[in-house]
Parts: sequence; C-alpha cells; structure tokens
Amino acid sequence: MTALTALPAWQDMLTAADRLADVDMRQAFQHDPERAARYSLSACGMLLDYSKNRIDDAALAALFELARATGVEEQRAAMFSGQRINATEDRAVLHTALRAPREAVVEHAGENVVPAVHAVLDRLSGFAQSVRNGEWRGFDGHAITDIVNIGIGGSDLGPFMVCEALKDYTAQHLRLHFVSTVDGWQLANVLAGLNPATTLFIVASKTFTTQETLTNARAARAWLVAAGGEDAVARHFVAVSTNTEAVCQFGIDPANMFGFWNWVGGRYSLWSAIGLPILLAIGDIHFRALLDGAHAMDRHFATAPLHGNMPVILAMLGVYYVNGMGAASHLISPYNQPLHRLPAYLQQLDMESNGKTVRLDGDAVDYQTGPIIWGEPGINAQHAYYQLLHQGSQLIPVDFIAALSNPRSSAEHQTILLANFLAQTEALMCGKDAATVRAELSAQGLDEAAIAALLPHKVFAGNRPTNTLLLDGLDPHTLGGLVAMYEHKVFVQGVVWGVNSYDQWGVELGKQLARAIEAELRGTAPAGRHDASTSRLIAHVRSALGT
Ligand SMILES: O=P(O)(O)OC[C@H]1O[C@H](O)[C@H](O)[C@@H](O)[C@@H]1O
Repeated sequence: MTALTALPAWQDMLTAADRLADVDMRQAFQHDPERAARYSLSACGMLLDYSKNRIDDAALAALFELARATGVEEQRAAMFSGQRINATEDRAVLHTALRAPREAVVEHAGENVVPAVHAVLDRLSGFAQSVRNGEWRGFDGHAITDIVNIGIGGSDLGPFMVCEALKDYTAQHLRLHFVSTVDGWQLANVLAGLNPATTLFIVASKTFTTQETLTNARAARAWLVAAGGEDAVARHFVAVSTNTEAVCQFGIDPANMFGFWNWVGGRYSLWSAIGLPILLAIGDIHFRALLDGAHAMDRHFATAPLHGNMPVILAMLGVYYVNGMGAASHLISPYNQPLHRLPAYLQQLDMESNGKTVRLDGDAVDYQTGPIIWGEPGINAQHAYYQLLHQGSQLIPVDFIAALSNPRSSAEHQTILLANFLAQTEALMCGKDAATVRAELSAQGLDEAAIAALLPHKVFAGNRPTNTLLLDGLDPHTLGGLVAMYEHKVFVQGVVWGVNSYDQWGVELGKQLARAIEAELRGTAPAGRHDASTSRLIAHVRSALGT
C-alpha cells in the first residue's frame, strides 16, 4: 500500500464513492433546492456548475481533505515560488511567470525572471507588429501574407488551438498555417498554395532537436532558398527555442530567435515565445489579454479556498471518478466550433502530464492515474458517439463548455446550440425511466407486446455526471482563464497521484527505436535484433521503399 492509499482521506473518498455510486441525482435535487446554487461558482468570466455529479457535502469534504492531505496547497506554493518540483529533470515549473504582470516578482535561482519574460514579450510584440503592418518585408520587398508554424506537440497544439479559438480576433490579411507531422504530405500541401516571397516560417521547438520539426524546417528552407537564395533566410525564418546553439547551427541568425526557458514545459508553453503565431494572428493587445486571463486564473487558483477553487474542484471530481468509481476516460465537449482543437490540446496537457505509473518517490502506483481525455465539438458528437454516453456501459464524466456570447452566430443558431447543450446535461442526469417510456409508447398506440419489446431499448438510466462551464464569451481573456484552469486541474491531480506532471519520459523509447529502424530502412545499417513481427514488417516496408 502506498502512502496515498493508506491515507484516511483516501479511504473516506472511496467510502463516499461507494455510497454515492448509485445515488439518484434527481432525488438529490428534489431534496435540496439549493443544490444547483451551492455546487456552482463563478471566476474569471466563467460559471462552473458541478451540481450534476454524484456528490454530496460529505463526499466533497473527503475530496478536499484528500487534496489537503496530499499537499496540494504546499505544492501549489512550491510551484508558484519557483521550486524545482519537476524533480526528474531538476527544473522549476514556472509557466505562471509567463503571464505575470510586469511589476510582479517571481524568483528563480535567486533572480527575478519577470523582467526577462517581459523583455522577450516586448521583442515579440515589436516583431509581430512589423509583420502585421507590412513593415517587415520579404526578399523581393513584398509584405508577408502567410505564416507557417513548424513545430509539434507543445510547439504546435497550443498555438494552433488558440489561433483557431480566437479566429474572430484574427488579422484578415495574414493567413496562418501549422505544419507538425513528418508525413511530408502536410508540408507539401501547405507550400503548394504559398508564394516564397511572402511567406514567413516560424521554426518552433523548445529543444530544437525534434526530428519531425527539423526535417520540415530543412525542407521549407530549401523551398525558400530555391526561390530567393541563401540571403532570403534572414527575412523568412525565425526560430523559437531554448537552444540558441542548435538554432545557429541550423542557420537561423540569433537576431531572429525568440527564447524561453527550461522552466517552461512544452505543453505549458503557449504563453511564451511559442505563442508567436497567436501574437501574429491576434496582435499585442489581445495576446496580452490572453495572458491576463490566465494570470487571473493563477490568482484564483493560488488564493481561493479549496472548496471554492475551480481547478481544485474539477481535479478532485476527476480523482473521485477515476479512483472511486473506475472511470477510465474523461470527455471534453466544447460546443463552440472555434474550440475544435481544445480536446486535442487537452489530450497532451493532461495525458502527457499524468499518464504515469511511477510516483515521484520512485514507487509504482497501486491505483489508477490520468484518464483518457477525448472529445470533439459537442453538437457534432451528439450525432455520433453520444449514444454511448447515454446508454453505453462505461462511466464517462463530461465537461460541457459553451460561450454565452457568440456574436458571429445568429440568435437563431445560438439559441438552438445552447438548447442542445443544456438538454444533453439534463438528459445525461435525468435519463428516462420505464414508466415514462411506457406512457409514451402507449400514447403512440402500441400494443402491450410491442411496448414490452421496445421498452428496455428506450430507457435511459441517467445519473451520468457532467460539469457545465459557461464562458461569458470566447474572447482572449476568458480563453486564457479556461486554459490556465485546465493546467491547474492537471497539476492538482498530479499532486494527489504523486506523479511528476512535468516530465514525459514515456515518449522517448519510440524515438530511440525509430532511429535504429530508420537506418535499417535506409539500408545503411544491418538488420537489427527485433521481434519477429517487427523484423517482418521492416522487410515489407523496405521492399516498398526499394532499399
Ligand atoms: O518543442 P520541442 O522540443 O520540439 O518538442 C515537441 C514535443 O515533442 C516531445 O516529444 C514531447 O513529447 C512534447 O512534450 C514536446 O512538446
């Protein structure tokens, strides 16, 4: 038994989950007229209603006690104050410093990092402004029309998600493109529509060693040089990285490089220079509003008591379902189309952070950790996989997310969208019992035999948990708060489970093996020792490649 499962608060959480696994939430609402108000809170332009969960005051008390007992408050203070909580990489975790106001003081290794953060931000703003207003010219004197961000993982998902989410704030005259995969189809497809003389490439890589990114960057560079010569590189390539040496080696002038720091995790980096595509798309004022929104959530997370703390509430509900009720996944259901990349972004944020089975102290866990995060825009999902949510055998907690203000959508569209949004959480909780189904079928004139045959298929058990998040609008400030809220949710869960949410050793093995297989596929290395399946597949691929 680990220290975690031996905690009285852990046992109390399990007891509460046992007691409430089959609670009838409908009855809980009937018995407590204050339930919806009591289990709701507003912060940072968002209303969170978590009343449609299998909880009561005692269960919540156990969950907050578990957070306290596992040191969430101490670890939170340690993170904000720059302690090296990413122990396996011996690094601080200070993405919160990236959105700290200019006058704030955040110490790292005895130095206030905020002035350096703002110095890079100011440089980025100046550069973005010159591209946006056409002062920055390409090799033949024309202004930039297209920006291609070349990056993967945290150097792609965050900027891409935000650029999509804030489309309404985007400069019309600049087109953004994101190239991430080393399936050369993607780069070829993007470049096919572009003019080298008016295209700016951002090579975004924290480490500047990522094979996919460097392969794409080399190909893009060759494409540019073929049109504009070597001298064109300085006008058309900028780099975002923590690795100045590798940027120089690649052939990008450090004057065209924007740096950040190893205390910013890749999946927590959209607030840093990695956010350059966002800055180019939405401009300085809106980018700073995004940072301010995230900062407001940082303050909320740092100061609100656990029971009134959005990220803590969401995190502990998640722990409750994973460990108390066996939920294996968690669905993210945004109803605003511009949030279509939010689930993918949160997949990396959550699963790369908490998809671990070894605790920080080196011991194996004896409990489940991070759930599978999945999702698509909600209304499309209603017409696809919601069947499984309503009548499937899995317990799948859902976050329903929608913006109240949606200026580009007509009142007609918005009303229908929100009606569906609300109806789903109601249906998931209330379900439809046999008596109601029977009455409906009988009103349709079905005879008793037909009713008996159809009835079990049309019953909805209900009692399925959801959180409802209503955003005032899908604006930069609120989006910043929403993203920061999920960052902190992941942090809290990581603390409870005792894992290091800030490393990602699990992605290394595949990369290591790929290097060896790559040489075999090229025919530059003899056949290696593989399992029979892999050897046979390598031979099959080699014959297709003709090597
Ligand atoms: O920004 P980079 O150093 O190129 O890294 C890009 C991505 O690749 C890695 O494999 C990690 O799994 C991610 O956490 C990271 O965001």
